[in-house]
Amino acid sequence: MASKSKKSRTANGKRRFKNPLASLKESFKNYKFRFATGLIIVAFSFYLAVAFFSFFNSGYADRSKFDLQFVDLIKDTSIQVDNVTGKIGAWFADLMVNKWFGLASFSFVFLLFITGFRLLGARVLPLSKTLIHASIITIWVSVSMGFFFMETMEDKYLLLGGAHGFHVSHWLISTIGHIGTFILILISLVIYLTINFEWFLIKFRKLIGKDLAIFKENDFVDTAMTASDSEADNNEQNNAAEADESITEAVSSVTTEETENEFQFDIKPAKKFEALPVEHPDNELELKIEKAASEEIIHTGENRPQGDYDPTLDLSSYIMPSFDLLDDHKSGQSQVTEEELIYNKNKIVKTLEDYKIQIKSIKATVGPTVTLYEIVPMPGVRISKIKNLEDDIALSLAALGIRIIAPIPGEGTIGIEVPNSEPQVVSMKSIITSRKFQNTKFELPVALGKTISNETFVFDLTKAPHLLVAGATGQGKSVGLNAIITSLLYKKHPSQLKFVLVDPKKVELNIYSKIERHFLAKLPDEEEPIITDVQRVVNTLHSLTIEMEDRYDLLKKAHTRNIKEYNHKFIKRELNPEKGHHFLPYIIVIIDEFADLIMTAGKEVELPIARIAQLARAVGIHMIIATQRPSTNIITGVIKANFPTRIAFKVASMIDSRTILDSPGANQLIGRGDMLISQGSDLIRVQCAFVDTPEVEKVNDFIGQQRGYPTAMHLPEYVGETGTQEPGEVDLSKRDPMFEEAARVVVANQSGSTSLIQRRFSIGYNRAGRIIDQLEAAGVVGPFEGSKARQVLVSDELELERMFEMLR
Ligand SMILES: Nc1ncnc2c1ncn2[C@@H]1O[C@H](COP(=O)(O)OP(=O)(O)OP(=O)(O)O)[C@@H](O)[C@H]1O
Repeated sequence: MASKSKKSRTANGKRRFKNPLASLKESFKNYKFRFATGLIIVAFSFYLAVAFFSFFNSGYADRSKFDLQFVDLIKDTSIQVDNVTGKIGAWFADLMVNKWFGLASFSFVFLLFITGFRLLGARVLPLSKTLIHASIITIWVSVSMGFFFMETMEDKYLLLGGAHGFHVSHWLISTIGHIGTFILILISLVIYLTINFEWFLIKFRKLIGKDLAIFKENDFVDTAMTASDSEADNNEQNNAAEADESITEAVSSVTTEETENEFQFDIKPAKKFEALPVEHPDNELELKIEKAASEEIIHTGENRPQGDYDPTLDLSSYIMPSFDLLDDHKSGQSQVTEEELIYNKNKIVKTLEDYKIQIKSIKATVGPTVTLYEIVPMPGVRISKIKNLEDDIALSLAALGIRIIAPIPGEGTIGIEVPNSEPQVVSMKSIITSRKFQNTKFELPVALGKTISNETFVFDLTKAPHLLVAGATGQGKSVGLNAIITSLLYKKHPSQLKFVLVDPKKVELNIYSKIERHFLAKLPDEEEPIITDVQRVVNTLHSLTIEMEDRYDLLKKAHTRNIKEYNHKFIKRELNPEKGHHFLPYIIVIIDEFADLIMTAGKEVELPIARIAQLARAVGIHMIIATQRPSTNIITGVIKANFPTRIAFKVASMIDSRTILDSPGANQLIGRGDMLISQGSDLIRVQCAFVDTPEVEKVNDFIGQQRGYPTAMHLPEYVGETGTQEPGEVDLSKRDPMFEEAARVVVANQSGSTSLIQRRFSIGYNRAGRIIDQLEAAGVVGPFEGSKARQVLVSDELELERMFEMLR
């Protein structure tokens, strides 16, 4: 075996002569070479930083030596300098600080540092993007320093803006004068910050006042978008550059090397997403390594509204949250080393051989947290035999969380999922900015994370249509719920989507109370935006069933079958708002800690949930229920039957896994967002996207700061079984809290229409109808007159106030 390897190396040795650039490129594919180069660059960046600092003190004393040529300075040992980094450091410091960009030259140190770190394998910041920003900042700082501190340190032999800053600012002053240069410096700073930082835009807008004509809402959106377009272009270029880098990395991490176990892997460069075939000596088993490069990311700046938008709605100035509110979490290519892959493969092959199982081929697909080894066994091998070796393989690899899928549906192979020694965090940002999510045409797109082949996993909640989420404590359930909500917030306008949030633990979902007036729905008399009290939950669920029935009535009147058709007709103005028609937002009910609810309220919550789950899909009401305790008394047959899509994070036992997924597997997950998603008969392993609480807060702050509706969307009132009123019997002692305001609006407009009240107060049709009934009983409006608006019986405010006095 060894001789074979040697032979192939000899053969390699006889390859044609390559040009030096190609050899250097080739060398960079070797991770050891990259590591050594990275180390040298990081060390040099430190050396330069010290040289710069020392130059501030020693530059004056050393100044006469800088007139010499570099070589002469270095050669002559009689010349000494005061700079602590010696003659080379002093020379570089003089060159970069005084002759180039002054203090801004520290950006070179910074760039060298992150390049070095990148070569060492750590992704501190995206290289190309940082390079662009660093260049802009360097030039700006240098010119500003040149302008403001032109002669400040001349006696210390230090030009704070460097020769560049000095000359450019001199030239600017002679061309546009001191005032012109000052304005130019200031304006360029504002433009830079405006283009790159969303918060600056918002603060700046607040500072100059919203009412200035030049910053009318729409202009503002346009400006922001144009800026983001240019950034999008930049990013596309960056991405192209990064994609190239990632190809080099993918290739370099699988270079030819001899291994202990005599399997040889000569893996050729291939395109992104293509399996990299492994050349191997005769009779040797080949390992194909599927290295999916990170998916294409598109514009990272402004996020734009998509899909139909009802122009009659009030929040036309709403700006979608921008991508820079989310963090990178150092996410990127999976950094599983070639050594790890080969080690695991050899162990798998050896364990199977020990049990006399011969295999034909083996392929590895590297995912963010798990690598899938796909095996094709020799003919005649019984699949169940491999399945039974799960524990033995786990033992030989000394790894937890190994899952055997025998066979992989539709593939005819056997899969062995092995956790990576260094799992990658999949950032929410990478998922939100992925082309797949950005281009999705789904009505309610939920981006949950990445599959084992590094593909972004997106599904349409309208098709799900309800989700059951379970997992033991601390395994990533709350992060998962945040990922679901965040992805919807990044795609939907407040007019299109409302959440009803139920959180008996009171802490998990509280973070969303800031977006109450934009994205939340609740009972009219409910004070808290997030529902925590069990009785309130029961009332809200009943109210949702009323909303569901109301919506079905509207759909029937409009001769439509579902919310999509209905809203389409409404947008096309084919439905008359005077007849109670209105745009229907999707409603997503999220219940965290479902176990707590069912333990205290039992059937009282189970039945309305089941009813909503059975019927509400067509009218745009979807449910997501989460629980820590996936036992059969919590996830009952009724619940299970109505929640076809289920997500399982790691659970404690196989029984729990069966309760959620109807199959084992969730007990073998590795935690921290590792999950199995079951949709019908499919079971998909996905690494959940990670979104941290501060990120969720930033997104909510961003939305919450914007103009919203006057209140949360009000669900129909539910007064309990005994409290329902007969139509026509209006009790004026129980007037709606909005009664007086509504009466004023009706009198001021001299129009007694339900839809007017609905629009003005953003309330549901039922509640607006009840207010109109109360206004009729109080004598403010006349009786119902079919399609015409009711007659207003009170002519002015004064008369109205007198009427209120009497009612009070
Ligand atoms: N997708 C993920 N990627 C990386 N780490 C994660 C992910 N999800 C969760 N974690 C880690 O696990 C920790 C616990 O997650 P989380 O709070 O979501 O658990 P939980 O299941 O909701 O727990 P509990 O039920 O007790 O609230 C997080 O603080 C984080 O460190």
